[in-house]
Amino acid sequence: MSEERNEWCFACGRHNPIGLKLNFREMEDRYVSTFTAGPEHQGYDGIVHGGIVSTLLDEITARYIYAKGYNAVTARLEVRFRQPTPVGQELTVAGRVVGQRGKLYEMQADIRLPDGTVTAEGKATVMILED
Ligand SMILES: CC(C)(COP(=O)(O)OP(=O)(O)OC[C@H]1O[C@@H](n2cnc3c(N)ncnc32)[C@H](O)[C@@H]1OP(=O)(O)O)[C@@H](O)C(=O)NCCC(=O)NCCS
Ligand SMILES: CCCCCCCCCCCC(=O)O
Repeated sequence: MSEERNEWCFACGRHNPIGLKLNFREMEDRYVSTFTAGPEHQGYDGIVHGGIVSTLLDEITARYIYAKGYNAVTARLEVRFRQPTPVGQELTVAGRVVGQRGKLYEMQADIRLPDGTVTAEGKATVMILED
């Protein structure tokens, strides 16, 4: 799948001027990205907006399957907001495959602070589309 496509992706596209411009790496069985939110990403003062938290979890899971060479979309996403996710600290976002049934991948993801505290967890179902 061409890396030139989808460059306006809000989470990872290079061309989106208001996007998060995430980068990714695979570490053993996990797909990982880091992101430091700014005030433009907050809801309440100092707290990352829940929609952005959800975006991070959504992206790390769906894009992992995309990175494996599939055309895939998020079919379901459940977010557990464990505690407020702060602006201005480096967040580590990680996702992994926990199950597969046919074209459905069950994924788990979390967001951690530098000290390892988990602020949010996601459970996603990612579906591979037919070409
Ligand atoms: C996800 C999507 C492709 C599923 O389409 P669909 O028409 O329901 O899928 P299919 O008809 O191919 O269904 C395939 C199977 O997967 C199942 N399925 C679909 N979504 C599911 C989910 N979230 N969890 C579990 N199973 C699911 C269906 O029940 C079906 O099983 P069955 O035929 O045995 O009952 C479609 O709903 C979609 O495009 N949604 C939008 C995706 C999106 O925009 N995501 C955000 C951007 S990536
Ligand atoms: C430059 C390559 C861009 C690839 C984009 C893959 C996007 C997959 C994740 C989409 C998640 C979503 O839209 O909810």
